[in-house]
Amino acid sequence: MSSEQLSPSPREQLAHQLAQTVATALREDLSSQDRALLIVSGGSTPVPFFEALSRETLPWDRVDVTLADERWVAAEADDSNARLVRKHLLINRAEAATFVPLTTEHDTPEEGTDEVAQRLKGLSWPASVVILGMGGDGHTASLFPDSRELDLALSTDAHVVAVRTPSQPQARITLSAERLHHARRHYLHLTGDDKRAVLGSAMAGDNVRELPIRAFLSCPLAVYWAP
Ligand SMILES: O=C1O[C@H](COP(=O)(O)O)[C@@H](O)[C@H](O)[C@H]1O
Repeated sequence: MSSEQLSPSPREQLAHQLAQTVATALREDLSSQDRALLIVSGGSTPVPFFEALSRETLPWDRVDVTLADERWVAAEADDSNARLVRKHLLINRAEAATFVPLTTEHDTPEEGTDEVAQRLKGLSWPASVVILGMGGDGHTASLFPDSRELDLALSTDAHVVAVRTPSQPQARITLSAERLHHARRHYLHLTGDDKRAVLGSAMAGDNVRELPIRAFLSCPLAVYWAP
């Protein structure tokens, strides 16, 4: 049997369903506004979603795409979320979208936050869609339980926060919780029994510092999960 004849895996089906939902949302918003803002997450989970979304028909030339968070690395580095987006989302029909990166030429995210914030201020808020991911430690965007700036990122009205996190090798920049909330629709895209268990723990408690995903559980947040 050729690979084309195999039925899609649950993760592929999930990615397609999420892509159709996001495309419908963007089309809806673009019927009444000039530009729409899509905020995506990095990591490994979104790759099939990005590729499915890139094939959707919509006026991509009126869509701005940015990230929930980024590692402070060169745009071409293997662990750059921008590289991931360029490789897997800004292709096919979505090649016409405008990408707004979260890094600058500065050496550190602390030096770059003002420039990034200025870029973000020029976008069409509220965002049409925010797609969050979640790590096994309950982090989302770069809001990690051990981030030194977690309290700041959860409370500030700044657009972005530079984040230093002992458990992570790179410095990062993250949209603040306030900015991530400033959207019409929120989706949480996650896979695997381990992450489902973490989400279950998050829903059973209320200490945001322990599991930062808790800051978004009442957005409302639509959960897209597959085994
Ligand atoms: O570090 C990150 O991890 C999370 C989840 O990544 P995954 O590889 O488990 O899918 C992601 O949501 C976040 O944007 C990213 O910077």
